[in-house]
Parts: sequence; C-alpha cells; structure tokens
Amino acid sequence: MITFDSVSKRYPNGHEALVNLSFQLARGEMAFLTGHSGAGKSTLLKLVMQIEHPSRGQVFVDGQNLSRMRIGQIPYLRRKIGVVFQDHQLLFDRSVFDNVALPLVIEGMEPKEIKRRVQAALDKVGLLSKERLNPISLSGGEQQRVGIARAVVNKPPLLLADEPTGNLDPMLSRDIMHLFEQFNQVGVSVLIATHDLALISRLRHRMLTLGQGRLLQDGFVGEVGV
Ligand SMILES: Nc1ncnc2c1ncn2[C@@H]1O[C@H](COP(=O)(O)OP(=O)(O)OP(=O)(O)O)[C@@H](O)[C@H]1O
Repeated sequence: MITFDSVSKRYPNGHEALVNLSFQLARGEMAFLTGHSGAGKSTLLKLVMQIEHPSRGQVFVDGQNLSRMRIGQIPYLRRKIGVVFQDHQLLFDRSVFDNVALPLVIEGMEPKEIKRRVQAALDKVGLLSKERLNPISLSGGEQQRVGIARAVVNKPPLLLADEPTGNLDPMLSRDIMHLFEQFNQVGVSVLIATHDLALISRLRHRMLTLGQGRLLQDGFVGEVGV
C-alpha cells in the first residue's frame, strides 16, 4: 500500500528530515511509526499525503508513483487516505454529524447516501447517539472518535494517524488503538505515528523506528525490545 524507495527529504532551510529511507507497508497491514521528537515521523506521513515531496527517491501509494502524479490527481489520492490528527481538528460550530459528513459533502455525494455513511461511521466508533451534539460538549476521547469517524467515512483503503492518542489517558488511548485494530481487521492498511511506547508494547504489531530521519529498526514489537 505504501512503498518508500531510497527517500530523502531536505527542507528548504537545509535540514534533512529523512535520509535514504526504504520500507513497504503491505496492503492490509498495520504498523506503528515511532522515534524521538523530530525523528521525521510527521514528515514521512506528509510525503504519503503529498503535502511534502521527496528531495530524492520515490514514494508509491496504492501502486501509484507520487512523483509522476499530476496535480489534478492529488485529490483522488487524498480520498484514498483517511487521516487522524492529535488535535482532531473538528469544527466546533457544526454538529458531530456535520463534522463527519464534511468529506462526503466536499465530494458532492447525495444527502441520502451521506446520511447512511455518516451514521454507519458513527456507529462504528460508538457515537451514533451523539450525532446531533456539538463536539465541544464531548470528552477528549469522544472528540478523537469523531475525528476517526470522519477519517473513515469515505471508506479509504489507507488510514494514517499522527499521535492520535497524544492528549488522552492510557485507558482511552487503548480504546482508540483498539478502534484502529478493528478497521485493520476489515482490510484497511493502518500506519500510526506515536511516541507512546508503553501503549504499543501491549499490542503485537510491526514497529518502524526512526532516528534522525533514518530507519533504525523494523520488526514486531516483542522482537525489537520494547
Ligand atoms: N517545514 C519544515 N521546514 C524545516 N524543517 C522542518 C519542517 N518540518 C519539519 N522540519 C524539521 O524536520 C525534522 C523532522 O520533523 P518531523 O515533524 O517530521 O518529526 P517528528 O518525528 O514528527 O517529530 P514530533 O514527534 O516532535 O512531531 C525536525 O527537525 C523538524 O524541525
């Protein structure tokens, strides 16, 4: 689903955020991306989303070489990728329903189909009863679930998350990771950047560790000594 082939990323200020990075995330695989602050985790995710571009090497998503992609194709790429952020970036002047519906409204989907999809996504994250509320009245964990529902509402084959449990306590964090596992179990490829080694040490998934933009380790959590 994702292939990095000898990818380096140098920002305009000269900082090399990723150095000769190669790895693959198979279709239907779930992996964690970890490493110290500034190791390059967010940069890697931005390259997948085409927010940033590699200075050297090639990135493939779902078989497509991103460096050969025309600008007009970028929206189609982004539709394949659900993204969850730490601060969930919800709109507090809209209901939970409207927040989750947003990607479908932008796509121009029929209102009836939007309703069906949004309710299915809210049901999956356990928030169907709160669809009419304003997200400001929800707890931090619930707000993060709204963010996840919005990320999966158009059924993307790939889900990326950048520190999705950063503001949550350990129990809520486990629930959120469990939700990602459930999406993975139905075939969604999942890549989650996180600092939270204590949390991921309990889950048996592949872990890619970055250090100063290089891939330091790649293996299953138990094998790499976490
Ligand atoms: N737009 C930019 N311009 C210049 N340097 C940048 C830019 N974005 C990130 N960097 C630098 O690139 C390096 C990697 O940053 P990145 O955000 O990818 O790391 P990270 O592993 O996600 O860190 P954190 O866990 O703190 O979010 C850092 O040294 C950062 O300061």
